[in-house]
This record gives sequence, structure tokens and C-alpha cells, in this order.
Amino acid sequence: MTYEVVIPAAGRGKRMGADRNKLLLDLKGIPVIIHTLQVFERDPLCSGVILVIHPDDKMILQKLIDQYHLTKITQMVPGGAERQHSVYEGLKKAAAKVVMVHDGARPFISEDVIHKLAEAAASEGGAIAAVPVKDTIKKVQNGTVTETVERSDLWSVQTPQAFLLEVLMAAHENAVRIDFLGTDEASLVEKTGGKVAVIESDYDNIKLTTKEDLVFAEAILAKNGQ
Ligand SMILES: Nc1ccn([C@@H]2O[C@H](COP(=O)(O)OP(=O)(O)OP(=O)(O)O)[C@@H](O)[C@H]2O)c(=O)n1
Ligand SMILES: C[C@](O)(CO)[C@H](O)COP(=O)(O)O
Repeated sequence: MTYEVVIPAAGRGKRMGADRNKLLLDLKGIPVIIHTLQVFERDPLCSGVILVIHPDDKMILQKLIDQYHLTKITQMVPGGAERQHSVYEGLKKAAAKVVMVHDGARPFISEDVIHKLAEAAASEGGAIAAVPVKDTIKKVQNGTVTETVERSDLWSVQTPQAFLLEVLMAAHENAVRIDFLGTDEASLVEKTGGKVAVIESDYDNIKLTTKEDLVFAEAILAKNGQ
């Protein structure tokens, strides 16, 4: 199933504490965002990439896109204050039946998981990448445990998150109406009662968020022979 992908890349990387957008930091000499974009550039089922950017990064990103010959980027769209706002701005430019949203900060997504997500989105309406939780999860208030959450039902959710375009667009429009801000696309679709299937992904599909993640990323590249 072919798909369009919206890649939110307009964050400021505050938790990374770098002097620039964390997506512009190098991994083995190649910027994080280029690693991510190259996955979709290589995928014959990807019909187009809508890149959502911070205006301050426009010149450097256009230079990198030219340097790495990324031909599938159809639009570069200014993002918003929150990730959800950035995704919505990108969605407004989408036209494919199936649209996927994938964090620019997750460079290690596999084509196999992407394809399973696209198929599941087409047949079920929506599907997300996730992995079973390995740690025990507890709720904590004021430094004290209030509840241990049953682990067997817990999944750590990633991106891509893939949907029929009309499903995800309606969910974003609803979120604006009810003034809901979620941390992922699926939570907006859940608010509308939409079904969200789960596709088991890889533990390698980490989101580069804090400095330690850069060390993990170098190890993943080494493991993959890059
Ligand atoms: N207003 C925002 C915030 C985030 N993102 C993007 O959404 C993805 C996941 O967000 P996150 O990892 O939180 O990135 P940042 O917001 O940059 O990080 P921080 O919260 O530490 O500032 C990233 O690719 C980021 O660029 C975005 O497009 N627009
Ligand atoms: C969408 C996401 O990557 C799923 O785990 C995550 O919620 C993004 O969170 P962030 O704080 O915006 O990085």
C-alpha cells in the first residue's frame, strides 16, 4: 500500500541541550534528519514526504536536501508551537489515501514495519508502531508510589503512526474543537472512537531525545554495520 509521510522536524530539541535542533546533529557524519529521510527516499511505496520545519532551519535543511539528493520531499511546511500543531500543518498538505506520521527524531525505523503499518492503516483505519514494555511501570505522586500498572497490557508507543487521511484529519479537527492536546496521533483518533491497531516494532526505533540517546544511536549504527 503506498502512502505519504508527514515528518515533524520543527522542534527545538530542548531536552537534548545542544546548540541547534537535535535533528541537525551528526550521526557518523550524517545529520539525524537525513538518516530518517533516507529511509523514506529508499522506500518505493512512499509517494511523497511532507517535511514540517522550524523557519530558522529552512536554509540549512534545503542545503542538506540538495546535498543528499532527496527527491521525494514535496513540501516544506512551517510547524507550530507543539508537535501536534506541526503534524496538523503537514496533514493539511497531504492527499494520499494513507498518511503516515513519523518523528524526524526516529532515524532507525525499518521498511518492514513501515509496510505493515501502511497495510494495517488501509484495512483497519489506523495503526501504530509499538514494543512491549520491559520495565515495571508505576504511578508516582509526590515521590511516592500510588499504583503499579499491570505490565502485560503495556506497550511503549513509537512512530510511525499510520491512518486513512480522512480519519486522522477528522481527529485533528476534533482535537481543535475540544481543545485537546495529545502526545501522539493515536490519542486524537481514540478521542473520536476510532480503531487503532498495534504493529510490533523494534526496540532499535528509539526517539533521540536526550544526550544518552546519541550514544545508543551510534551503537545501533555500529550494530547495523554503518
Ligand atoms: N513543535 C514541535 C515539537 C516537536 N516536533 C517534532 O516532533 C518530533 C518529536 O518531538 P521531540 O522529540 O519532543 O522533539 P523536540 O520537541 O525538538 O524536543 P524537546 O521536547 O526536548 O524540545 C521531533 O522530530 C520534533 O522535531 C515538531 O515538529 N514541532
Ligand atoms: C509520538 C511519540 O514519539 C510516541 O512515543 C511521542 O509521544 C512524542 O513525544 P515528544 O515529547 O513530542 O517527543
